[in-house]
Amino acid sequence: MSTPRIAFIGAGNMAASLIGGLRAQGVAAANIRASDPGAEQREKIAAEHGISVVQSNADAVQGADIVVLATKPQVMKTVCEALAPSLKDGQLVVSIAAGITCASLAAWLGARPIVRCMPNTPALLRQGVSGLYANAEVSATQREQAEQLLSAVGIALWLEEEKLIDAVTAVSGSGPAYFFLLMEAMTAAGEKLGLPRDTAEQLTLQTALGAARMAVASDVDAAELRRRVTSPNGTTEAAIKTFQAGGFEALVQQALNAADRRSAELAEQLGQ
Ligand SMILES: NC(=O)C1=CN([C@@H]2O[C@H](COP(=O)(O)OP(=O)(O)OC[C@H]3O[C@@H](n4cnc5c(N)ncnc54)[C@H](O)[C@@H]3O)[C@@H](O)[C@H]2O)C=CC1
Ligand SMILES: O=C(O)[C@@H]1CCC=N1
Repeated sequence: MSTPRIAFIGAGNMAASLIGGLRAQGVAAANIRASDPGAEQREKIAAEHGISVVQSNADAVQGADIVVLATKPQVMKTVCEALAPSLKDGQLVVSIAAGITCASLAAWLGARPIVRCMPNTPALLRQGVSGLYANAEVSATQREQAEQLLSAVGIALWLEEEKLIDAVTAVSGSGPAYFFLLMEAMTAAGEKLGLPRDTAEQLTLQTALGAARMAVASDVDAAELRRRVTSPNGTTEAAIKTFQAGGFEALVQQALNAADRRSAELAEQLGQ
């Protein structure tokens, strides 16, 4: 497959992660373009990645095979309606906006190939994971191109139903923040137990990294790995019983339900 030319509309954090991933994979700077209204942001992204970053969204999409919509959901309708006349038939639109459906995008841009996806911020380190959904207009080649784009920054997983993007948002889109919250809480608790803050933080972060690496590398599931740490009547059991007495699993389910609902609500509020 020849290298597609990619235009990013909005050159913020997620776009920068994707652009960084593509460049690290050897995609030529000439094949990537971006647009952003912020002059400072334009200069920063252009300098960091050696690509052209322009002010006009319409200019950015000229000649692109893939147009990545990477602005905040709240401005997506305005951005799309202004961009629609500049898009050509056959250009693939990839949206990374939370809570913006393919139907809304098609209403604003006209019926066209659209891939809706939900990446996450570890994309910055090319350790991301994304859920992808393609509408009926997307060709097999475009599906492959979208998958290659998201695979540049991590793992890309296809979904059969668009509705499941809300669940992906709840699990992995927002997910890094849940782990950061646990890291904050463990560091603070370690400090209260008498450890210097730096030490508590290093112990927490390296434990999170080690546990994640073990879970990914292991041929047994997380429940079994947990059991292997948990000696009968030992310290881990004391902690895990305390988590469970506080309703840990139910709380996690409630939290993810809230994120899933919020993603669906955004779609209703910001939709066509
Ligand atoms: N931050 C996250 O963890 C995740 C974010 N997303 C989605 O990615 C999208 C972008 O999020 P971030 O990169 O975090 O936001 P950001 O605020 O860093 O980037 C958005 C960029 O769009 C630019 N922009 C504003 N109006 C514009 C316009 N009219 N035309 C072109 N560009 C315009 C802004 O100047 C900014 O640089 C959002 O839709 C969000 O839902 C998806 C997955 C995870
Ligand atoms: O919090 C949000 O709405 C976005 C989507 C997933 C991560 N950040």
